[in-house]
Amino acid sequence: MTISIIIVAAPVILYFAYKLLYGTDTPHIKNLPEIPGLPLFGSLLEFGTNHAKVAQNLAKKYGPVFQVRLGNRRIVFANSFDSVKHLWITNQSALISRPKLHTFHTVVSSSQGFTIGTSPWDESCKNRRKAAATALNRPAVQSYMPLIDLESNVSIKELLRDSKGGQIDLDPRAYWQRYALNTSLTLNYGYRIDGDKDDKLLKEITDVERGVSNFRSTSNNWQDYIPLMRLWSGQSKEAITFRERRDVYMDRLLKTLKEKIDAGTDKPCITGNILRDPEAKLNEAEIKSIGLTMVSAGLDTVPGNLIMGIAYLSTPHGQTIQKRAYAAIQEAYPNNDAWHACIHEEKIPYITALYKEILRYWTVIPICLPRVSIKPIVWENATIPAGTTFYMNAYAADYDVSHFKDPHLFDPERYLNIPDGAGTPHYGYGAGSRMCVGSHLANRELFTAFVRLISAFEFTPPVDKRDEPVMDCLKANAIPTSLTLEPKYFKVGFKPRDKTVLEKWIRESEEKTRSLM
Ligand code: HEM
Repeated sequence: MTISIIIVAAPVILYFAYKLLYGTDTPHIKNLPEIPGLPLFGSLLEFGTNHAKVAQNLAKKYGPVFQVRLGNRRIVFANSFDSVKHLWITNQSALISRPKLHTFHTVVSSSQGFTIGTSPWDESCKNRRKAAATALNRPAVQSYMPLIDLESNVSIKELLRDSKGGQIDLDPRAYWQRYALNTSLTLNYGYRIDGDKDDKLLKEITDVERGVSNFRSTSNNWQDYIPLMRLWSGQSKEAITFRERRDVYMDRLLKTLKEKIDAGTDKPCITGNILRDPEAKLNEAEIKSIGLTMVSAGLDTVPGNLIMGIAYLSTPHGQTIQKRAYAAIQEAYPNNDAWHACIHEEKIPYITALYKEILRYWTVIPICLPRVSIKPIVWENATIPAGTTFYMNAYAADYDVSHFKDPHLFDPERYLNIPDGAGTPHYGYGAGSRMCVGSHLANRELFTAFVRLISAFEFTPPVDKRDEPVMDCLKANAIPTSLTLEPKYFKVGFKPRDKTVLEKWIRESEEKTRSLM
């Protein structure tokens, strides 16, 4: 009797043990190189906290596209410029969905819903993406430029004040976090934080969004890959705390806007337009999702690029680039009116090239937001089935030697004299059907900030060597497991080029934007 039970039970136990140790959400893909992994963990230990670097190195042995088992999830990694182009752009109608991940989708997002960037593709996602894309298209962004005038002016005024006219080195991070956050808050809720860079709400939102970003990363949440770990994971408790803190300000922003609409005192804004529009097909949950997207999407990314761009310009090599950039501004605007002109137009090719190079060199989302395919995709001899999860190693693609000459060199010149229609300049904004919707807005935020900063100041290396910035895209990240680059502490000198002229520009911008305060 006992022997017969064992004979029957053994294969079942072996089957479940095998499933537990080696099973994956999608089956092995034929004819696609696979990274060998351990039972249960797959390659999680090998990938560690630095997925971008490890995958970049593995691609040298296994080729630009490989499959890897992370816990029980099978992932297809793309690591070169051309492979990303093939999978994300040529096959964009197939690579249009996003995966659901345990920590982010079940724990963090149960109250405010998913952002657009974390939503699987369905009718609701399509409607939200369309609403955001309309609110962020070129003509719409041009109409928001007075806000960018206001916010860049406020930050530069404070840099001038706090550096005591260039005598004290400053940590630039909070000034530019507020720049990005206030732009998003005003656009979406008609509300801005009018405190300085130490404002409590600014600190709360940046702290919480930084924490949440960690729960979205590919390397921080092992319980997303190993379901067993969900039984005792302390991560879930931490995620709940962040969710509760996030609910407080997100609910407050929406409630305040609704009260102002009822009282007739609201300022024009995206959520206000949707709430007032009887034709709008978006429900309360979808409106919340758009709000969350607006608050979080620009907060991690715009400042990361701006801050690390300033850091680079302060280095010895950056001094040469600053001189070239300043000369380009003077050449385009010999009457010294770039400060105001940059609000109306983007006509300084070197500054456009500078921010493109910043977006490439400081690829702030090194492993781009994950995708799921909805149709089969062919890569060389492999047919990758629908339902497969894809990770774009945007860092490796942006540093691909077969596409970029000297990718480790910071060189804006690479983006000068590029013919129209030359294709994607970099993967800082991702690519294809779910590419960043906010790229026009972000480009204008970066262009304006750099024209004004470079017109206003010379950036100098910090006096104390311990305050020097780290100049490597991955090593500069204070939280390596975060989804986005979180710049490490550093300081820079902000020496006004001409204090009298700068103060005049600041006064003029204050005058123009007074009604927005
Ligand atoms: C320099 C600043 C920014 C960078 C580097 C950036 C980068 C990215 C990246 C890499 C993606 C994923 C794209 C993909 O899967 O291919 C993304 C998605 C997205 N971004 Fe941005 N972003 C920036 C600013 C913004 C801003 C300011 C907004 C809006 C206010 C925004 C809104 C979005 C949205 C809505 C998505 C999701 C698109 C979708 O899933 O369909 N982004 N962004």
